[in-house]
Amino acid sequence: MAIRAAVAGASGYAGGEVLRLLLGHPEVRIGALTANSNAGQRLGALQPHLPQLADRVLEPTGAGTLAGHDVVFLALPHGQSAAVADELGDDVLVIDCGADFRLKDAGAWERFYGTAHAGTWPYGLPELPGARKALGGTRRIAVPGCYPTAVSLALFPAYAASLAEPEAVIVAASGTSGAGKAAKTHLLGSEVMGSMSPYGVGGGHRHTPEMAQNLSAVAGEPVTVSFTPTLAPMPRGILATCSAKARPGVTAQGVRAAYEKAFQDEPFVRLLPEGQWPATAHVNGSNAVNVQVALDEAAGRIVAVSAIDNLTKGTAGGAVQSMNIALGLPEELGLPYTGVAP
Ligand SMILES: NC(=O)C1=CN([C@@H]2O[C@H](COP(=O)(O)OP(=O)(O)OC[C@H]3O[C@@H](n4cnc5c(N)ncnc54)[C@H](OP(=O)(O)O)[C@@H]3O)[C@@H](O)[C@H]2O)C=CC1
Ligand SMILES: CC(=O)N[C@@H](CCC(=O)OP(=O)(O)O)C(=O)O
Repeated sequence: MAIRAAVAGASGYAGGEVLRLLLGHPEVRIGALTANSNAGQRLGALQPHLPQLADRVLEPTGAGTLAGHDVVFLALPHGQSAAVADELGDDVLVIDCGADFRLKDAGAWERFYGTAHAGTWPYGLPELPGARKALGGTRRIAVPGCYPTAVSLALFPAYAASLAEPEAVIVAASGTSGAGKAAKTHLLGSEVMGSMSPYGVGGGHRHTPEMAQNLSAVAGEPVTVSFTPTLAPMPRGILATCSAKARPGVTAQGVRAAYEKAFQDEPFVRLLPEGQWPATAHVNGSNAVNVQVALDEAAGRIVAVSAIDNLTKGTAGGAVQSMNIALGLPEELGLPYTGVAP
């Protein structure tokens, strides 16, 4: 019997990508689609790349509309998910693409998001140690942020093998879709095209505690993270360049071996052949994560680079991959691994 899935926030970028992937999922039938200011509109007016759903009309977001489905994807602004999720029973698998249930530390949540902490759900990054076990059979999933997905996958093997000191420095570039559809002055075409710019500099980005949470759990000790995001003139993609001081005695062969071991059975993470480096264009539209690592012997630092599509593995692909695990389906079902380059 088909799995009935509803999508809240279906007019947005994340909701649109969830729908693109669900349309290719053999076990899923798409149920209610909801929005906020665009309720009452035809989906075709807002997501013209989804012609199969063009005549569907968006309903207002509310538990009444979303109940009665097997799975509900929430692709809503931060702070909007808890009220909806609270109204949905444990018979519904709720998958939150927003941040509300990602952090374990309520104090960190309050510092970075400025509201009361809603709680913590199993974390939808299956590749992290222990994550698949927590996702199996769960009825609630917190999908990671797009930057934490790219960064955690680039660095966790170094911490899992105790190769790196507990301080990481990260500079990551994101495509503009990461900021959502709502118009923002700094995202106007004339501001973004032909230019790159940093934002959230100096430890202010809300994904910093999420990265620290993931890396600290793997390292078994607190890892401090210095994170600088940058905006790149492209619609999709994240390139994360991450480094950490190597522990004494670490060799290039040891680093390579640790990464090969961490990713050998991963269906979506590709440790590139030595000498090849990740590029966002190679993973566009794909749930793949391309990773490369090197030891900078002169500086004594491990340097790892990852590329993802922020909307696919960074949001909707990670959500569907986690859904598959929660429902006991094959993990790769309905998910693209090939990209669309150039
Ligand atoms: N873009 C990305 O790369 C990533 C996004 N996410 C997360 O996914 C979520 C959605 O982001 P994104 O799609 O980019 O954002 P968009 O701005 O593109 O879409 C937001 C969606 O939420 C709806 N919405 C807005 N306000 C409300 C409200 N008060 N109540 C109910 N629905 C509302 C909008 O409806 P309407 O159009 O009718 O206003 C729209 O469907 C966010 O939590 C974001 O953090 C996570 C990882 C990456
Ligand atoms: C380019 C850009 O603006 N990106 C977003 C991150 C998008 C994402 O993953 O975020 P959520 O935590 O909102 O789910 C940002 O930096 O705020």
